[in-house]
Amino acid sequence: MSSPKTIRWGILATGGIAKTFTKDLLVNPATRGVKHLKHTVVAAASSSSASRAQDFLKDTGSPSDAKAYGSYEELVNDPNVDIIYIATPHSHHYQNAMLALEAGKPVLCEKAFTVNAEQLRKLAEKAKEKNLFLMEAVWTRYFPLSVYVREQIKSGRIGPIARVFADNSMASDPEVQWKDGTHRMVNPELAGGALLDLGIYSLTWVFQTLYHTQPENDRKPPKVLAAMKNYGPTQGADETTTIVLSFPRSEAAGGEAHAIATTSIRVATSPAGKQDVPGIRIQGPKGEIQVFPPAYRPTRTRIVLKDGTVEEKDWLQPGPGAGSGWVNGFGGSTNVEGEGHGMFWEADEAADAVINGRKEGRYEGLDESILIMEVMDETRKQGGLKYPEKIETTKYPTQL
Ligand SMILES: NC(=O)C1=CN([C@@H]2O[C@H](COP(=O)(O)OP(=O)(O)OC[C@H]3O[C@@H](n4cnc5c(N)ncnc54)[C@H](OP(=O)(O)O)[C@@H]3O)[C@@H](O)[C@H]2O)C=CC1
Ligand SMILES: O=C1OC[C@@H](O)[C@H](O)[C@H]1O
Repeated sequence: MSSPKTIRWGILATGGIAKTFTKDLLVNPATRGVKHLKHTVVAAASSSSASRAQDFLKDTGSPSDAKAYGSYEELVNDPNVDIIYIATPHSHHYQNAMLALEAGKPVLCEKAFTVNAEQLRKLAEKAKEKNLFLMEAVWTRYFPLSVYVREQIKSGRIGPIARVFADNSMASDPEVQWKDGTHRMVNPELAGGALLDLGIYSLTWVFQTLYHTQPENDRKPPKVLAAMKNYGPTQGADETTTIVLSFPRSEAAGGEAHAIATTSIRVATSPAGKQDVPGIRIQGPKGEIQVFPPAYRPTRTRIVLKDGTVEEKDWLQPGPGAGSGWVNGFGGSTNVEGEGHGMFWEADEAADAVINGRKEGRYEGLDESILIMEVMDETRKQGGLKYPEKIETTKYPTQL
């Protein structure tokens, strides 16, 4: 076998998830059986200062010769960078991704991809024009657990899906935790709220089970009915959102199927952090598949069939990775000692695409990401939630 190809990453932004991702990136891929590629970090950029980027590189254990930049422009123009990972708040993804694509760099961009579908269409057009890879970092889709769930569905284990319940909710105490309203979870200027931050995972579970498992020609957009409750203090971010989706399917494929995708920052999928309530339930005539919380980083599945079969599986992330614990300020789970966090699967997918010349992720292409953004647009329309024009705009560049 030929020696592994190394992909050189540039990390755009130095906040919570950038740290978790970068530490995972530096876990040896061989520990998860990936032999044909390696990752390295050659540069990181902070919009506030080069010294912040330098501290980030040190904290994440990045190579000592990695460059620290005090602006995103310098990063995207570094000729040694093969791909950019974007980890700014959602409000900034459109501007940052466009900056990277314009500079000729492939992009892996954190969820939610953009603020609205129109912004994403523009990014997809730019990526196509420049022949560049572009993918939303919905890491959960790339977990072996998700691959397994999709395979169970496609094999007909539970029969054609009739209904999916998908909840990704985390009880916070927003008036206390984010008292001044500036935190990205509740701040309208940063496209805050449950839907774009957490609801994207509820929709991910709906789409990856009910939509992505269909043959490509048979995938049809759902009808959407939504309810949205605003978060009182900032009045421009949603607190709890519920979406009813109805997917048209041919009679041969099982006929119309329903889904409920719900999300909240006020109440939790599983109370008292016990993670014992299956937040995701995928139901067919022969039984159901359950996935336990958190929906974004699940580690347990259960299949319950009508014939009495019950199959439980644990899906611990491979390691090492001890010490790459969850550093995000909201919610959170801690890695089991020795585990990685699980962000390396999406990084492997992106690196593999760059090596092999693919332009999109295999488990969620751009058309599907756009469709999910359209569902979120429609949900916000029905819920009356609009963000400030400067972050909804497709005008590039716009100073944020
Ligand atoms: N996949 C996952 O599991 C997770 C994904 N995320 C996603 O990652 C993104 C970032 O989240 P997270 O890391 O928690 O956020 P943080 O607030 O911790 O970090 C965001 C970083 O973005 C940069 N930034 C640039 N402009 C701004 C601005 N106006 N306000 C705030 N930050 C700014 C800053 O980095 P700098 O100073 O270096 O420029 C900052 O550190 C979000 O889109 C979120 O949805 C978040 C958590 C988990
Ligand atoms: O993507 C995410 O998953 C984990 C949550 O803690 C976080 O708020 C969210 O951005």
